[in-house]
Amino acid sequence: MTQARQDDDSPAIRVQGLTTRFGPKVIHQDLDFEVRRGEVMGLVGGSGAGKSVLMRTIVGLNRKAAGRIEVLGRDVDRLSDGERQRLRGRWGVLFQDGALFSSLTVLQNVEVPLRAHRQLDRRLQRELAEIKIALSGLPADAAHKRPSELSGGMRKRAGLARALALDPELLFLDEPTAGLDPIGAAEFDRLIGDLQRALGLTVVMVTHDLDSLYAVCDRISVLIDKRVRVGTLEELERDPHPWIQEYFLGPRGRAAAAAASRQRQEA
Ligand SMILES: Nc1ncnc2c1ncn2[C@@H]1O[C@H](COP(=O)(O)OP(=O)(O)OP(=O)(O)O)[C@@H](O)[C@H]1O
Repeated sequence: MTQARQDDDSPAIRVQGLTTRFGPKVIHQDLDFEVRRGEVMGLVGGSGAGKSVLMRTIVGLNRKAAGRIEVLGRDVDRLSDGERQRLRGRWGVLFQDGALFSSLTVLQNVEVPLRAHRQLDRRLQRELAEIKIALSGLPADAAHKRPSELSGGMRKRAGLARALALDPELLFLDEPTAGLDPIGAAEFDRLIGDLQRALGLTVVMVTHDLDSLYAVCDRISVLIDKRVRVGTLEELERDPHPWIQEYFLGPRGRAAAAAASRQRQEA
């Protein structure tokens, strides 16, 4: 089987037997996690369950104690420096706070990954950055503002533009709607859904936002007891684990399900 074919057939992410810890504190224990190509996978769990750490471990920002991680068909432990750099160019990450450089304008922030991974002349680099800024739903004049001059929602969009800079196949979003008002959050969910379909992205989305889960996720992984339970919303609603029952079938879960059903009927 050729490398290209292996790439095509493999899941976007395959994590097997993952253990992570900080000192004596074990965060994940023998955890398996798989994301199919082209799906939107929600990642939920109680506060401190290890959602962000899982995402950061997959993208190589956190060291694992044991286990195997494959991203886009490549075992991340078996890459040369050059291959690792190329693989990193195939995913984009939107961190919780946007993680923008405060001293740079939005345009300059979006140009950072282009400068690091592509050798383009300045004009093309700028044009590509402008396209990503427009794609993220920001007005053109936002390009020349610094992050501190933007609203929270606009900063998220700027972070998204930067995550999309290299035309990634895989997009990681860490609590993309946290801190947004409900209307802003719903708009952001729609944007993620539209981009996912238009660009054929695979998306992994850490979230506490039940509305987002109902609006955009194909499947959901729940981090419980240091491992993952995965399923569609319907499948998880049948899982008897008390945390899952409370989360999906408690008052907020039922309200989100009702809102999603109303939206489907209106569409
Ligand atoms: N760099 C670190 N050093 C030590 N402990 C850490 C570090 N990063 C995370 N942790 C711990 O790992 C655990 C999981 O953290 P993580 O941020 O993944 O939780 P989470 O599920 O994303 O929570 P939340 O929903 O509150 O953001 C927490 O107990 C946290 O304190």
